[in-house]
Amino acid sequence: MKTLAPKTGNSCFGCGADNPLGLKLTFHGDPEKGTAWTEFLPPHFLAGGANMMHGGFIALLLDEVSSKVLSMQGKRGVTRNLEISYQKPVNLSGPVRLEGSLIRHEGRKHFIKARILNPGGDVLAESEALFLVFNTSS
Ligand SMILES: CCCCCCCC/C=C\CCCCCCCC(=O)SCCNC(=O)CCNC(=O)[C@H](O)C(C)(C)COP(=O)(O)OP(=O)(O)OC[C@H]1O[C@@H](n2cnc3c(N)ncnc32)[C@H](O)[C@@H]1OP(=O)(O)O
Repeated sequence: MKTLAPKTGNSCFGCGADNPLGLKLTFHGDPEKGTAWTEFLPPHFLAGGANMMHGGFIALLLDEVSSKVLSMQGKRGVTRNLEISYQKPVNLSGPVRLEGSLIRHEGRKHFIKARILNPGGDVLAESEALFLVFNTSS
């Protein structure tokens, strides 16, 4: 088990310590299994309408936890594709759980799935992403 906490000098909206508007998320995960997760209470400025999270922010959260699957393994890469399935509204009045896991990789191409769950374990949104990693030789 590994934990990645927000760092000074990082202005990432999702996980940096130095973005005044950012979420400052701390992630946990298992580098060997290729997993990452976090839980947090979404702030209301992520709203779309009717106390539901904006779909663009849902994409951001799925992208973020997917990228952390790689960070846990010491890999650096960027999103090439992100396909999202919005299944149920992400309600802003309770905590959410983000989970990501590596499906497989072929050299620099890393395929990662992610999801957002409510405290009852319902899957609210799911994604499958392709990340291109810069610092891998295998
Ligand atoms: C947010 C700032 C990030 C800054 C990063 C600085 C470095 C720091 C590193 C780590 C920090 C982590 C930060 C994470 C933050 C969360 C993650 C994000 O939000 S990242 C931002 C959004 N993403 C982009 O802005 C990428 C924009 N795209 C690109 O720059 C290029 O497309 C790039 C470098 C990713 C690849 O470019 P090509 O020219 O090398 O390759 P091509 O033609 O795009 O294709 C790559 C491979 O993917 C396959 N491919 C494409 N679509 C596919 C699909 N649907 N299924 C399977 N394969 C597919 C293709 O066939 C190709 O394969 P074949 O190499 O030929 O074997």
